[in-house]
Amino acid sequence: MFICFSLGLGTMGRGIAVSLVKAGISVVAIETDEKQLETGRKAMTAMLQRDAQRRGVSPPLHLLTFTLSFHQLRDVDLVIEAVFEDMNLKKHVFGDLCKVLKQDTLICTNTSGLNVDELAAATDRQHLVVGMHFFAPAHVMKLLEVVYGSRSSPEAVSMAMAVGKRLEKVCVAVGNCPGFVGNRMLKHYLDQSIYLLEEGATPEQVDQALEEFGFALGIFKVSDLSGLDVGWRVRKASGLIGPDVNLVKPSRWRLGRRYCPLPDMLCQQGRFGQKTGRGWYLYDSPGSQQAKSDPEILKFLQDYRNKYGITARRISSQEVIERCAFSLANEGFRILEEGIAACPEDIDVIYLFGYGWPRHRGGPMFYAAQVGLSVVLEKLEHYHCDHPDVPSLEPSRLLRRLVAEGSPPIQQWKSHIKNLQSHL
Ligand SMILES: CCCCCCCC(=O)CC(=O)SCCNC(=O)CCNC(=O)[C@H](O)C(C)(C)COP(=O)(O)OP(=O)(O)OC[C@H]1O[C@@H](n2cnc3c(N)ncnc32)[C@H](O)[C@@H]1OP(=O)(O)O
Ligand SMILES: NC(=O)C1=CN([C@@H]2O[C@H](COP(=O)(O)OP(=O)(O)OC[C@H]3O[C@@H](n4cnc5c(N)ncnc54)[C@H](O)[C@@H]3O)[C@@H](O)[C@H]2O)C=CC1
Repeated sequence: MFICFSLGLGTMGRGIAVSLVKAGISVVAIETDEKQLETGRKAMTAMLQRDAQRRGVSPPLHLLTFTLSFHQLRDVDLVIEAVFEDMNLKKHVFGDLCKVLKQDTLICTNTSGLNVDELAAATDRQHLVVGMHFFAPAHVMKLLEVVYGSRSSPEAVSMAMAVGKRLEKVCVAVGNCPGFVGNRMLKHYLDQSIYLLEEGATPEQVDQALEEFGFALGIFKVSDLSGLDVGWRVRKASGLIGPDVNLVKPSRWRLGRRYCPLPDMLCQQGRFGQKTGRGWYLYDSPGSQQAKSDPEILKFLQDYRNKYGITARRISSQEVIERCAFSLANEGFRILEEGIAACPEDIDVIYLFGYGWPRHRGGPMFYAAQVGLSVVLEKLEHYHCDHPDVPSLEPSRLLRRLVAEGSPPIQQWKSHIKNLQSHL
């Protein structure tokens, strides 16, 4: 028998548990209090019932157990942790788990970008700690990034890959670094979209350009789906916001580079996205998925620009796509050079199956190759010149080298990397 323990039943935990149950795996689901447990239980039951109805079968609710205590942990083969994105909380939880778990239980974290090695160090079994990074909505998105910590054993990684396969996920092994592959790239894409708002765009305009390009959802809708509070926690922990920064009059530069406080300001208003019924868009009720334009956001953006003396300019769809897609690919080249991803094709798979990247454009690295590496380089140089305080727009070393060496086909990129040290 295979039993999994799912810790935290928020946006991610409930989708992960549903994926496990649908694959015939018994799940013990845990939360912090009765209210959270009940909310998670209702959401998961509804998901399983919808799925069963579509397939004309009965929902496998018997495979689910809900609890507030760790006492059922002894028989568990695998733990998947999906509590808040908070290093101290996760370390604490891992320490507590080790007091009860069997010696050979695999401990997986669904962290979206924290250091898997640091988390592993809080346990008595570093070789059995692996990142299992699911994507929202976790019962729908096909991707699973399996994060290979520096002390994760090959057996533990292959076990996580095998579980992913059983869940019918597309599994990609990635190295451990902040944000791994997908979110490390996403950060730059998200930054560009938010700068575009500062400069004069609206969330609707950016999302429309991205959706016309072929993304399943624009980035602001995705942010609302994932929850704006996730990134807020990370920024607080990394010193970008907090007691040392004046939040009454937020500055547009932090730690020596451009910083846009708009997402923090939304979170301060309790606008966390779908989960609170308000984010970049408005929703009929918390948990609803239908995004509607919110006139308050337009006023919020205009007040912000007035405060900083920014004159809104017209931004073309072409600029939206170039700044978003090329900053994504640019970081992809850095990831390749550092040996965090095995190959450009893996990066493309991550974006196709994890982030709703347009299939017909073949993933960000393939797209960069199609557009032409010299064109991508030229555009990045142009945008970096316009925004010298955004280091991520500076063309990566590998992109420059590939262009200098005649833009070889994507299959040959790796052979142009000097002293490649794989993190896999
Ligand atoms: C971002 C900054 C914050 C960073 C925080 C950490 C983030 C991470 O660590 C990594 C992430 O997860 S980032 C988010 C990645 N996810 C995406 O980019 C989603 C892209 N969207 C899609 O692929 C499709 O729109 C999607 C597949 C969602 C829906 O496609 P369709 O419209 O074809 O789907 P349907 O067939 O109508 O429904 C299938 C199931 O999906 C549910 N759904 C649909 N639209 C949704 C939406 N807008 N929000 C939430 N759920 C949604 C729908 O309810 C249905 O569910 P079930 O009935 O239970 O199967
Ligand atoms: N939201 C997203 O799109 C994604 C989030 N992640 C990661 O997944 C993790 C969870 O994120 P979300 O589900 O978005 O957060 P969330 O805030 O929606 O849910 C977190 C849940 O954990 C529960 N919790 C907190 N402490 C707990 C404890 N000690 N024991 C049991 N439950 C506890 C909370 O009550 C809450 O229900 C984070 O590490 C996040 O970075 C990963 C991929 C995507």
